[in-house]
Amino acid sequence: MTLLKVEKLFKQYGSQVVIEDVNFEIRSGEIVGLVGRNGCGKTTLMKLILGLASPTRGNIEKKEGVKFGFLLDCKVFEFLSGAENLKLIGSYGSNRPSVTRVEKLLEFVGLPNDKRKVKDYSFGMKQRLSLALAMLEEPDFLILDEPFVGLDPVGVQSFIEYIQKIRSQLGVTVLISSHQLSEIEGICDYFLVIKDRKLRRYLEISQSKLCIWLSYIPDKVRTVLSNFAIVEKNVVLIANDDRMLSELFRIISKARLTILKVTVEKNLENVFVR
Ligand SMILES: Nc1ncnc2c1ncn2[C@@H]1O[C@H](COP(=O)(O)OP(=O)(O)OP(=O)(O)O)[C@@H](O)[C@H]1O
Repeated sequence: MTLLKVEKLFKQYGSQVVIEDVNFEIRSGEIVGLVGRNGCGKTTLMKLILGLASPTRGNIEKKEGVKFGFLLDCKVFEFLSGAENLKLIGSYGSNRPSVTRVEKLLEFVGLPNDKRKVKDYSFGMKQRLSLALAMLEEPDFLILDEPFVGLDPVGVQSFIEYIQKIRSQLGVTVLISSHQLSEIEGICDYFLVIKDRKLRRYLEISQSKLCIWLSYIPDKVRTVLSNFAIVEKNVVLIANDDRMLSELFRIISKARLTILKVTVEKNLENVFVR
């Protein structure tokens, strides 16, 4: 079931075009990564989805009744405890959270329900509280903007586990951004990459990713290949699937392109983000 469909989306601030002709859809239960360098427009795209910014043109279609939760930046009241934050911020929403709901949320993100003020929390605890705040209204769709920034590797790992639990136990759909592909590669079903204002890549993560490095790819061939593979500069990247692979080699040989090398890439950072 499609929860979100974005079509021909275009956003400009003054004369600066941030995103251009962006198209994608997200289905229920997916964890989708949004990747791109600093300033490429990830937050802008998330704000557009949430209705916190308006598109210059294009369509954002959301399935009726879908509730969104979000973590855009870590805004919490430092002189209140975690539970007090949840109660206070929750009281502005459509349903004032019950004591049990607050307890459950704290437990869900592994925070103690004690009197400690947030100012005395570690950064990781604050991020987890922000996640709990994003979950307050029992969203169906969670938008997390760079939730790993500032976390150490252990913090990242435990945050990843919460996101996985949010999907597996609560069935929530997640869109998560990062400027580092390697951080989110392990949890995402696939990812969207913004580069040069376009949302250009879209790949199902599979066990192995095969990269075919070509000396040159003419635009016509690039368009054909882009229907089922990721094409970045002179590299074609594909999930290791026999049917796709034979199709790929058929196209390459028909176009008489020169294969420089074939590699299996574990770290996609090498191919994509740079
Ligand atoms: N309200 C605004 N008014 C004008 N320009 C803006 C506004 N919001 C964002 N921008 C510009 O749009 C571009 C994209 O910003 P955005 O915050 O969406 O990028 P990002 O990919 O989330 O970056 P980062 O990874 O650094 O968080 C930037 O050049 C930014 O300066």
